[in-house]
Amino acid sequence: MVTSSLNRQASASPPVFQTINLTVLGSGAWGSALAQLAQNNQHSVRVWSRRGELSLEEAIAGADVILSAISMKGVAELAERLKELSIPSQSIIATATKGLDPATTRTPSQIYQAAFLEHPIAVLSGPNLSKEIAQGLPAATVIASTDAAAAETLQQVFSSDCFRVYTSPDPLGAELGGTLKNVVAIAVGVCDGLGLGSNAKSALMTRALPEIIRVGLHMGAQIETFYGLSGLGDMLATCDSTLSRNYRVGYGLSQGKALDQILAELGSTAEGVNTAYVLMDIANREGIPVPISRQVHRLLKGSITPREALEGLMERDLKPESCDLL
Ligand SMILES: NC(=O)C1=CN([C@@H]2O[C@H](COP(=O)(O)OP(=O)(O)OC[C@H]3O[C@@H](n4cnc5c(N)ncnc54)[C@H](O)[C@@H]3O)[C@@H](O)[C@H]2O)C=CC1
Ligand SMILES: O=C(CO)COP(=O)(O)O
Repeated sequence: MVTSSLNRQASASPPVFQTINLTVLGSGAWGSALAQLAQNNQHSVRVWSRRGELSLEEAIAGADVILSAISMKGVAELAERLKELSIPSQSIIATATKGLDPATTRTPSQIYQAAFLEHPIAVLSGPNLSKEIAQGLPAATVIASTDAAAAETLQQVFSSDCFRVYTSPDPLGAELGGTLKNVVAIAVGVCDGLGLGSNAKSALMTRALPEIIRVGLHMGAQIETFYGLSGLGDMLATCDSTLSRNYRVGYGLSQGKALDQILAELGSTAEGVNTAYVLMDIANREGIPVPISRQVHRLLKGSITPREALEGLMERDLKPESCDLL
């Protein structure tokens, strides 16, 4: 079991890295890519999946780090199941899920923190389209934790010459940046699908950033996190790629396809759909203006067309650009 992040020698010497026992929960696109990165670094990796042969108890036995990379819809239940197992308090619980819990509006790290009060909790989030990472293309990410040693442990688990890992002390900001941009990616998919051009796309993304920051600050995140890899960085990657499932949801809607059909064709997780609903619960409850996400939510509900969503944004009251972030 690791008790400190890096086993450092005297200050002039390079750090000596330990082999970590990592359990990845979830064998979908992201869980598999992350497991491969750690395996490439010679760490000992076990992957659990709900339909796999290993029981959850077997999978986490002896793990220094337990990394949850499942879809949001399973996180609360998985946290409850993990809580029933005796996990040593020095084991790090990490999450790579980008979503919000419909029942509680909590983020995954908030769910895990509530279930594991004594454990270090970390978030992995960044511009990380799994297909590119699985191909070994260069990428960077953020590991965020209020426990700096835990963040450094995960940094050494995943860092390589094609995957650059930064640490951050703001797990909530890192997680919310990655989560809320999925709703923006749906909007940008619509924008591209309607052929509205680069000016419109740039305006949409730029105006979406203060919207995300407003929600993030309200929930207690740090503003600078949203200008980094897990905020602006992830928004740019996701909104600029047809690999993004959320972008493809928006694109499909713009072509007049039904949401159910789009999701069935995707065959994998597009968290932005659920996130749009939960975000509206938060925004309505707390009185936070989120005009772009609101239009995406209306579109997903089927109450407006893609064209009407755009018109709704263009017809808003005129105002100075430097508007309130709080
Ligand atoms: N694929 C990507 O490029 C990235 C994905 N993510 C996030 O990672 C999470 C997982 O995404 P993917 O692996 O791409 O999705 P996926 O659809 O490929 O896999 C989802 C995984 O979650 C598991 N799962 C679903 N419901 C479950 C439940 N109720 N209980 C236990 N396990 C359950 C599935 O069995 C599967 O292993 C999502 O929150 C996504 O936003 C984050 C960064 C990159
Ligand atoms: O979060 C992602 C990239 O960082 C993955 O985006 P999608 O879930 O839209 O495919």
